[in-house]
Amino acid sequence: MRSQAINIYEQDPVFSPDPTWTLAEPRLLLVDDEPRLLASLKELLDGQGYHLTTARNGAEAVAELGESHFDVVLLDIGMPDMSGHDVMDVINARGITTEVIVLSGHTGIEAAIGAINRQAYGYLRKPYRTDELLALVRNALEKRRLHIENRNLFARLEQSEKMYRFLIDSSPDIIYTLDQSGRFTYINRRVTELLGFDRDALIGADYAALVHDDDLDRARYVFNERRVGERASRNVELRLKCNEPASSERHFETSLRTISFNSIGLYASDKAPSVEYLGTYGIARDVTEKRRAEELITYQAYHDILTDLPNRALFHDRLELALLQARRKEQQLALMFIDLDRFKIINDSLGHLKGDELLRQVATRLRSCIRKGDTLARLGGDEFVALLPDLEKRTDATVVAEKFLEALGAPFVIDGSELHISASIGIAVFPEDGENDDELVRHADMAMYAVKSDGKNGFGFYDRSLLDAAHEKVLLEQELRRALQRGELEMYYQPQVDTAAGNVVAVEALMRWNHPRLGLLTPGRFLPLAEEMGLMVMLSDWMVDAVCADMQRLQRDGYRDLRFCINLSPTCLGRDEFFRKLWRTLEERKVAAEQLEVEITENICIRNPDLAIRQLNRLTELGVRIAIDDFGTGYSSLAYLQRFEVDTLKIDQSFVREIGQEGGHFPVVLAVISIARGLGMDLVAEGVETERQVRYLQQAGCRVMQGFLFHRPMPVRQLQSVLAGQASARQADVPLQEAG
Ligand SMILES: Nc1nc2c(ncn2[C@@H]2O[C@@H]3COP(=O)(O)O[C@H]4[C@@H](O)[C@H](n5cnc6c(=O)[nH]c(N)nc65)O[C@@H]4COP(=O)(O)O[C@H]3[C@H]2O)c(=O)[nH]1
Repeated sequence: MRSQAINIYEQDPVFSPDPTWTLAEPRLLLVDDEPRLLASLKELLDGQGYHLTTARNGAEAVAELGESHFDVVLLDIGMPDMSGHDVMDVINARGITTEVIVLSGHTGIEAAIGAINRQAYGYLRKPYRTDELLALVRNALEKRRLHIENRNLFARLEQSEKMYRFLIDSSPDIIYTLDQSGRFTYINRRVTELLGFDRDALIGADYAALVHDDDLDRARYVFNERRVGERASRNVELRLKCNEPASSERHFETSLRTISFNSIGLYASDKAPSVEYLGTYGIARDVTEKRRAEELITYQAYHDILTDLPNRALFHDRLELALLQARRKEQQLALMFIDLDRFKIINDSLGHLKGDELLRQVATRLRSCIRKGDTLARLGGDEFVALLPDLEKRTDATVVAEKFLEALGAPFVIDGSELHISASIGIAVFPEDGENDDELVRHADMAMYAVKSDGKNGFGFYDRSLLDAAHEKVLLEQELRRALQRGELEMYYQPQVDTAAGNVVAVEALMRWNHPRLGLLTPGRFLPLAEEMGLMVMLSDWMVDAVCADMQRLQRDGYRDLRFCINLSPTCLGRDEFFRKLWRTLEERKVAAEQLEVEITENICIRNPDLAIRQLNRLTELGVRIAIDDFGTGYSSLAYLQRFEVDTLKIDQSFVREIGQEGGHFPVVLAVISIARGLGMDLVAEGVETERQVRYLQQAGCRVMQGFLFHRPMPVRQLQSVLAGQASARQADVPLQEAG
């Protein structure tokens, strides 16, 4: 503000106060061509507190007046070079502000008239009385003081008027006055910058010309404001129209601006406002950007930025509202949890940018399946949730779920390549499946998980049995943490039989949990839980200890060629610590690495193929064999098989199970067998349960089999007796005894 004021002073000299306009030490110029008279005049005035300068003739006087400022000039009239009148003419012509007292030796009236005509302050005829002269000088100085004060006052007034004008015109706000009928009587320049209207054209125009039609009602109070003080309008927001040029490329929304108004009534007298109402005075501030920013912040607080769908906060808001209505109207509503199947794997393998693109496309498709009053939200990750109020019957939700699945069923094109995904949908219906927000969400989530563990790609409703399962899960989690300490885990072994030779060539190590309450549990019941809880590393370490101990035991029994196959969790594959543990234990137990085969599933290569391949190669270098389990069921391509050494392919039990009727043709089995042969790998058929399967596999060229037809997984002691029985049978040359 200060620098602005300085600018004003610089622009306009009227603003700069005259530094000489003070009368602290009045300056007097004494002019007389008679040296004696000049000296006595000086003597007379000395000691009066004046600053005295002398001039001996008219020319000297003019020169002094040109150089310095004088408050009073005591001027002799009759001077030879330039008369006193001439000097006064110069003073007047140059606009020099000073008071002149003429001292004249002339007795004629002309000299006096000449002096008066030239605006002399006083006229003294020589010889004069001292007191007369001093009084005249004092009076002249008093006049001078009044003159200065007057000018200063005037300058200050002009300055403040100009200052107000400046402040008003450069104000960031629109400032205006209206007459009693709402017509503009004044409006500052800001209106042109902000709204594009010419301010002169607005003078006399009705305020309604500026206001958006929908806001006219509220505008009436603001623009016809008669109140003053606290009760007057404050911060009333109105939308004003912009006068945009036709060529403007701005779109419609920007042709309105949100303006916040403060206005008060304008009265002739401040003291009695109700006496004479003149109109309204107002200040209006542009809050468009502020409003937009607020709207954006609010939008972002309630929406998912990636998909533009409502987020968790807004969803819960809507759910609560919908529940209120449903209760009041006694209606049903459905809550659906939609979770993409294997999204994590897809996201990891595609990269996050493409993963995001997939989520956007999923959101668009899901949105196209719902009605106007429904809400689709994204809770995070690949979790979407749909709220269907006004549900007539439970099965209406089925229709929407089917639509969702169908919409997601069509391939997605991401970066030019096609991608297939599926989803699992869980549904909970109010009031049957949950009374409140929290319960419904939890139950829809449970229903979704049930679909997932049931093989994914489908939908299911919540029912009470899921709750029991969930309780069971929580209990199981607690028990699993204690299972290791309590020694409840045990390794079982399932023999792999060379059907041509009739002997056990390998055993697969399979984990079991001797659960104190539930009996013997297979890995399907607890390993996924262990993965989820981050216990897999601990379990795998325990498994390595247990298997190596059993290997040592059987080695001591003489079974040095028996191969042990262990399953390797993908969690362990990336951990160097796991491998160190494996080598250490093999060494401690003095069992050969060649006796160990690690079974991996194809999916192990999906998340980080390079790391997986590096680790698998490390295993091979140490002599450990590698088998691929469930070959043909996963994601991997044959290309991976060539990047690390695979010793064995296992034909998945799902393919073996297919081998049913006699004379049938099972191309997948044949394909796996021919791949193994082509790549020089060993083959093991898994899950063999019937003689028919044995015959088909044998004919196709697969000799080694594993399955209930031969042996079920068994504890090590039982394995020892099976092996012992086999040895004695061989000695007795009897065929292999089949186990149930
Ligand atoms: N229906 C039928 N099933 C048969 C037949 N023959 C064998 N099986 C079962 O098929 C599974 C074969 O193991 P897998 O494919 O490696 O599949 C295993 C393996 O992936 C995993 N697993 C087991 N033990 C461990 C372990 O110690 N560590 C890790 N990481 N995973 C393990 O758990 C999976 C399931 O193991 P299990 O329940 O023991 O189930 C075993 C076995 O009991 C048959 O003729 N018919």
